[in-house]
Formats: sequence, structure tokens, C-alpha cells
Amino acid sequence: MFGDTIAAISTAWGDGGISIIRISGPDSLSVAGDIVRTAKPTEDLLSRFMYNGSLLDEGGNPIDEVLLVSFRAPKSYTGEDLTEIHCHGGSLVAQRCLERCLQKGCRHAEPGEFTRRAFENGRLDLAQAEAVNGIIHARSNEALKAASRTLRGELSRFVRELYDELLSLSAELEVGIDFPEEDVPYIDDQEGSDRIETMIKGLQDIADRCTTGYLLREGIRVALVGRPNVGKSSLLNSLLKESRAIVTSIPGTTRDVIEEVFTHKGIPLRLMDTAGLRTTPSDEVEAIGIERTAQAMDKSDVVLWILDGSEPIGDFERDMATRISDRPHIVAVNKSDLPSGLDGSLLVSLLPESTILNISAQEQRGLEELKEALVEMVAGTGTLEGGLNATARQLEELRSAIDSLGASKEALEHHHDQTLAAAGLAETRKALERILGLFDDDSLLDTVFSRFCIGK
Ligand SMILES: Nc1nc2c(c(=O)[nH]1)N(C=O)[C@@H](CNc1ccc(C(=O)N[C@@H](CCC(=O)O)C(=O)O)cc1)CN2
Ligand SMILES: Nc1nc2c(ncn2[C@@H]2O[C@H](COP(=O)(O)OP(=O)(O)OP(=O)(O)O)[C@@H](O)[C@H]2O)c(=O)[nH]1
Ligand SMILES: [Mg+2]
Repeated sequence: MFGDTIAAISTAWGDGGISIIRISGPDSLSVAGDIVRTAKPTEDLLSRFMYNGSLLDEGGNPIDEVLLVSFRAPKSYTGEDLTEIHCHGGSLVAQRCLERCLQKGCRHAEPGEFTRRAFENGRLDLAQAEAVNGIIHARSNEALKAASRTLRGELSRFVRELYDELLSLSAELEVGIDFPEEDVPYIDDQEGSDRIETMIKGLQDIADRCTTGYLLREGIRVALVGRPNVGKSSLLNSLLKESRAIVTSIPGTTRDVIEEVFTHKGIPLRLMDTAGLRTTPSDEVEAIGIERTAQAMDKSDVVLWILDGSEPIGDFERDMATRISDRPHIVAVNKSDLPSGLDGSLLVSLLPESTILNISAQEQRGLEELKEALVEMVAGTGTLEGGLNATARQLEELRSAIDSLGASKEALEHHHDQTLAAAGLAETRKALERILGLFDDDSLLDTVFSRFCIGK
């Protein structure tokens, strides 16, 4: 429980029908009673019922006609006493109401602090708390479903089940390690390794669903790169079906990175059109633009390399093929409406594993296949149905859990070393604890909740 009482405006800034000020903590009802005049004394108001009243200024004059509702602990969002004042919309009234709360001793809540209190009072685990943010930031129905599933506890339930199995396997291994004088180990290596394999499969499945959820929310970042004049900006415009970027026949037209989003199968694709790459930029602006192209490539999920199909492959293309070969990429040979000047089999020999598509940005050819390939590259061919909400941090934890389980399995299978295997299980346990929030690490919680809105 927390000593102080916090307050914040929970509705969005700007004009609107209603604004809500939330007050949470032991003094929430008395603070509300100090600034809102109701027919009955506030301590007589029933929990979870709405009452109307007048919001009063410092001199006792009414500012607004409001509704007041109090949720008595522990039956509230935060698990502590929580009172809401619903005033008329518009930033000024809400701001005045918040000021009144602060004058009466409330502290202005930090971003996400209401949800953090809900978490610390055991109303939600960390995966669910993060899903609340996922709901707020969802931009598509599928993303919303993924976040809502997670808020209802689906991710937590899977992770919990794995966590319990992990604990029992660890305990069984420890018995063998602690009593080595017993000739026969408590659990044999084969059984241990089979059980770990099952856990890896389970985690892999969760990680896939979380990746889907992550992509549904954040989108796939695609960097459009290639030599000047190959048609990168034309392709951006064709995909967006609008004339967003300037297109000319002058090489070096695009100077800066232009980012635009469109949706394919419910997944946002964040396209970054970039300055064409060449070794001798015509001026300083272009040189800076080329640097930014490199940065865009670095932060992209997929590199979309565009070539001009009417031109032969040269040294630039050979370099580029090496540069992108070890990261997710798709090759689009553009200008397929012109006579081909490019040796297709040479290109295939440079990038034998790659998806290579013929397109024409100008004639809108091959674009459906391209969109499909982009989504598949990152999301895989698996279904997009069962997505779960996850942040980049949670995905990282899931991957590290899978890695350390792999190491444990290896220790059992190849080295018959149960102590080493137990160490790997302990690592895995820590990763799962960081997903569910079973730890004491304020700085991690600070980071997680700082990404929330004020008032959430
Ligand atoms: N006005 C308002 N709207 C809101 C919220 C809110 O806090 N205030 N929410 C949040 O931001 C969401 C709703 N979430 C909530 C979740 C739990 C409880 C709650 O009081 N739970 C109690 C009682 C359950 C019961 O008896 O049905 C509990 O879980 O013990 C309230 C809101 C969305 N809309
Ligand atoms: N025939 C044909 N011409 C195209 C096609 N796509 C683009 N072009 C032309 O190629 C020229 C360059 O197009 P841009 O889209 O500006 O090329 P870019 O890759 O963005 O060039 P920079 O911004 O200079 O790096 C323009 O004259 C386009 O009309 C295509 O599919 N077919
Ligand atoms: Mg361009």
C-alpha cells in the first residue's frame, strides 16, 4: 500500500464531452469531498454509485456541475480508495479540478502510476499491465484483440504454466545434485531433456503469438533502398496510392527519409523511402541523406532493395547483395514494363536464398505479391489470429528464456551435467519472472510504466 494520494486527468487533452479526474489513495474521498459539494456528506456516499455535485473554487464558488463516483478499496482499478470526478469536457475545467486536488494535498500522478498501483496491489500482473497500454495504442481490430486477450490473462496463464513446470523440474534436478551419493539420479537426463523440449515448444508458440501481436501494434518497418533513380519514391507512392514523395528522372531526388504507414491484412507497414545510395553524392545534402539511409536500414525489420530492371548489374549491386544478405530482405526488380537489361540469373546467384520479385511501380504491377512477401517475411505464414500483446522487452525476455532452455537441454544431452542444466533453468526462471513482474526491480518498473499516459 502507498501512503500518498495521487491525482491526474485521465481523459485526453482538448475539447470533449466529458473529462475525468482520477484520485487514488487513502485521502481520495475526503479530497473530493473538499472540492465537490454533494447533497449528502461524501462519507455517506455509497461505493460505486454516481452522485451529482458542484465543483467549487477556492472561494467556494461553483466552477462546474460534475458527477462523482468513489470506489472503496479494494474494489477499484488500483485496489485502493479511488474517486473520480467527471466534469464537463474541455481542458480548462479539468485543469482547474486537478489544481484543486493538488491544493488539497494530492500529488500529481506519474505516467502509468494508477496502473502501477494496480500492479503493486496484485490486481494485475506485469504482462496484463502492459496490455492496458497495448489497448490504448492499438490501431487495428486485430491489435486490439491481441491486447485484450492479454489483459484477460491469456499470456500470463501460459507463462505461469511454464513457470510452474520450470520450478518443479528445477526442484527435481536440485534433489539429484544435493544428494549425489544416491547412485541413481532423481531424474534421468533423457527425461529432463524431453521435458525441457516440451517447454521450449510451448515458449516458442507464445513467442510467435507475441511477435504477431507486436507487429500488429508497432507495424513492420520497411526501408526502401537502392541506387538513385531506380523508382523507390515511385514505389512508395504506388503502395500508398497517393503522390507522397517527389518523383523525377533526376538521380538524387529524395534527400531525406520519408516515413508513411499503410496497412496490409491488418498489419501496419511503415515504409521508409530513402535517398538513393551512391558513392559520390552530388552535394553535402545528399551525403547526409545517404547517411540517413544507412540508419533507416539499421532500424528496419525488412530491407526492400529496389533495382532498375532495365539496367545491368554492376559493382554497386554486388556490394549491396553482400550488405543485405545476412538480414531479412526482399529484392524488387522495378521497371518491368521496360525491356529487361538485367541478368536475372546473375542476381539469383548473388542472392540464392532471397525472394526476388519483378514489379513496375509505374504500372502498378506485382505490388500485391510484394505486400504479401513483406508481411510473410516478418510474420511468417502462420495465422495472424491468435496474437498476444507484447512489448519489445517482453519479446527479448521470451527469446532469452528459449535460449537458456536450449542451453539446459544441451547440458543434459551432451554433457550429462545436471548442475549446468539447473543453472540454465534458473536463467529461464528469471526471464519469465521479468515478464510476469515477479521481482523487486524499481528501475525496470519505472521504465515500463513511463511509457504509459498520465492518468492511466
Ligand atoms: N470511468 C472509468 N472508466 C474506465 C476505467 C476507470 O477507471 N474509470 N478503467 C480503468 O482505467 C477501465 C475499466 N477498468 C476497471 C477495472 C476494474 C475496476 C474495479 O473497480 N474493479 C473491482 C470491482 C470489480 C466488480 O465488483 O465488478 C475489482 O476488481 O475488485 C474498475 C475499472 C475502462 N474504463
Ligand atoms: N518505366 C518505368 N519508370 C519508372 C518506374 N518507376 C519509376 N520510374 C521512373 O524512374 C524515375 C525515378 O523515379 P523515382 O521514384 O524518383 O526514383 P528514386 O529511386 O526515388 O530516386 P532517388 O530519389 O533519386 O534516389 C522517374 O522518372 C520515374 O518516373 C517504372 O516502374 N517503370
Ligand atoms: Mg526518391
